[in-house]
Amino acid sequence: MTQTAPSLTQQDIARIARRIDRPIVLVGLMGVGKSTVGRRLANLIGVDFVDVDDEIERAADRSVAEIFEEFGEPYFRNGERRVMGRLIGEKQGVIATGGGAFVDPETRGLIREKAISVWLDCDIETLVERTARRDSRPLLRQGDPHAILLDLKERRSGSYSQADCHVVTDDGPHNATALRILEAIDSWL
Ligand SMILES: Nc1ncnc2c1ncn2[C@@H]1O[C@H](COP(=O)(O)OP(=O)(O)OP(=O)(O)O)[C@@H](O)[C@H]1O
Ligand SMILES: O=C(O)C1=C[C@@H](O)[C@@H](O)[C@H](O)C1
Ligand SMILES: [Mg+2]
Repeated sequence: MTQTAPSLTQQDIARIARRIDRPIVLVGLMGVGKSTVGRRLANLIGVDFVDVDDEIERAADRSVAEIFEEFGEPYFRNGERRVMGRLIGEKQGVIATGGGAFVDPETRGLIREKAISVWLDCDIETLVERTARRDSRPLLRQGDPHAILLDLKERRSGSYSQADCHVVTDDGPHNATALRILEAIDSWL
């Protein structure tokens, strides 16, 4: 079912944007929309957007999948922790994390201290359908994507639920989700 978009006016959006005094960090499972919705959200409120997976890929000069293949997941997680630490200190605007970043206690503590965290959440069937469009996620190559996403949701929800705001996404336009995030932040601030 598609949820209705909040009816925020340009003035509402500008008013909320003025109240935002820290980076907005999007967390949640693969495919919830952290990267795509995050970019829309940044456009909407006129701030920079940065994607942690992209930053890691740039620093390593390899795709996330290649980093997993060549060096293994622990190496990727170390890079992710380092990049998050740097970005959270120097970046305002919207930061899209990789799906595992907020599960790391050190990274989660840093985000909770210095940013507004938003858990984007979605049902598993939708995530399976969305993530099947691109074979770029190494964790989903290790078996049945539905079973893997379900297992990750069970293991990670305790961490994700520590985010400041919780926004459930659906198949509506990305912009509608971006507006719902703004509404949730406005209520939380
Ligand atoms: N609200 C939405 N409605 C429709 N499609 C969406 C929505 N959010 C995301 N998608 C689609 O799902 C796919 C995955 O989205 P995206 O890459 O933003 O996820 P992500 O949370 O950044 O995942 P990852 O953790 O793997 O980086 C994209 O094709 C995107 O267009
Ligand atoms: O959920 C995860 O652990 C991941 C999500 C992606 O964003 C990438 O960071 C990588 O594929 C791992
Ligand atoms: Mg992403």
